[in-house]
Amino acid sequence: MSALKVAKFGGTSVASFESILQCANIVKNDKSVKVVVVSAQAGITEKLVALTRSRSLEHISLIHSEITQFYENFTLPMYGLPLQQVCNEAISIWLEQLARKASRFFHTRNNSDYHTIISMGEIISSKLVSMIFASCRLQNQERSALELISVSGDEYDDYQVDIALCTQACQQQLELLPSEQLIVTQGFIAKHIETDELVTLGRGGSDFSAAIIAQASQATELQIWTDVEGVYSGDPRIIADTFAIEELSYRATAMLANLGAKVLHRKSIEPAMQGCIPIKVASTFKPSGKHTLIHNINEPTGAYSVTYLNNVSLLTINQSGLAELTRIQLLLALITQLGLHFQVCELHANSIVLITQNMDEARLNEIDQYLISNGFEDILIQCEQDLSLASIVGSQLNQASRFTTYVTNLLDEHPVIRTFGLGHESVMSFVVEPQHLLALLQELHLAIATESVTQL
Ligand SMILES: Nc1ncnc2c1ncn2[C@@H]1O[C@H](COP(=O)(O)OP(=O)(O)O)[C@@H](O)[C@H]1O
Ligand SMILES: N[C@@H](CC(=O)OP(=O)(O)O)C(=O)O
Repeated sequence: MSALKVAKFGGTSVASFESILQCANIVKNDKSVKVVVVSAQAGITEKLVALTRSRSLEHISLIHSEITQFYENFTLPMYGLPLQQVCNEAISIWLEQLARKASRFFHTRNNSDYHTIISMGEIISSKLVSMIFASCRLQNQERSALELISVSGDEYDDYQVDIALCTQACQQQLELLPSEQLIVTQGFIAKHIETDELVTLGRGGSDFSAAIIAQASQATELQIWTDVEGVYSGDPRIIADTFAIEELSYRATAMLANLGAKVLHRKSIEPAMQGCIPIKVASTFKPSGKHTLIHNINEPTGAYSVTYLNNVSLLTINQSGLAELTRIQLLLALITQLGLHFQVCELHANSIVLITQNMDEARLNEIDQYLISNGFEDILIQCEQDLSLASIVGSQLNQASRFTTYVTNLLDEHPVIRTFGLGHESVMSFVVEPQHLLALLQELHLAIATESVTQL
């Protein structure tokens, strides 16, 4: 089988003309890259979301001017090149469309317009990347993600990828592609099979798009090009002395992503794992520096990385009689039906304790009513909100007794509200008030980085 690689460039990698030239160099140096998936320019999706939340037309116009300013600065370094004019033309058509769509959405609040607006960053980004690549003699064809990725289901968290349709579409496009060319497409965007409308795959969802396309194209590698040299032992923005991890298993990476490591979208691991496609995470700005390779490996024993999540809720669902297996199974099935995504779950004789995000009074009420109407009349739900969750992810942590003792002692020094999984094989999690998170993360990371502690 000949090599076929899918390369995804994140928001920071496509943020400026200069950085897109770096992306072009990376692709030029690897002839097996046949599909390039791009995110919106860093910060743009945030502004588009803000547009949809605006309460006045004046505010919409203010945000629109900020976006206009961003793209004026974007094309400035192209001064003197014919490329500047074509890019400016594309940008000005796009800005007009954006203004029209934003003002229509202000009046209609239509859900489909919402998705169209927040996806517009990827629309202009893929155009600009395609044009800049072409100016570097990197022959390419821009393709709409709507032609490549199809999903079904209700909410973005529940969207089911129709991999058979995606496979048909991707392989057809690749068969038609002249050998010296490549495809440039948007991340974050998919077509809904039932409505034929554009939907978005959740914040950070371009990684997921790239993984779907890699699986559908039977790629030999998925490359995630970002602003760090791989998956690190902790978030390098807030923790000192973090380091890139050379190799990770799919399983450990999925846990890391689910528990907050922002470098990869939590849903992006499964398509790659199903297709046995290695994922390379590397820096656009240091392409021959370090990187992380995620593939099928025997996991080394030890702690790999610390992660964190903010705005989590600690949910305790009390009900007598949960000791019966069938009752627990039913309750868990109902929770799944509700689409309640949780990061941590602990079962007790009369309660289930969960860590979840995006909880508010309305959602809590909905859960309460649903469980009551499905046979759990005397249920009692307690919810503590606005908390933070720090976690350690590794393998066979339960055998690393020195490490577990070290962490247990360390916890005495920190006001931890609740601990999950001390002595667990691969994850330990700690709930704290947000103001205590950073100090705890620093110390947990120190434990990971200190060899004498991590030895068995
Ligand atoms: N464990 C981790 N390893 C590497 N980066 C991490 C980790 N946790 C959080 N990050 C953050 O993730 C960022 C990369 O993700 P993101 O901002 O979504 O990039 P992109 O714009 O390329 O998609 C890094 O700049 C880093 O600050
Ligand atoms: N632009 C989208 C999708 C995305 O994946 O972005 P990034 O690759 O920059 O995280 C977002 O900001 O959510």
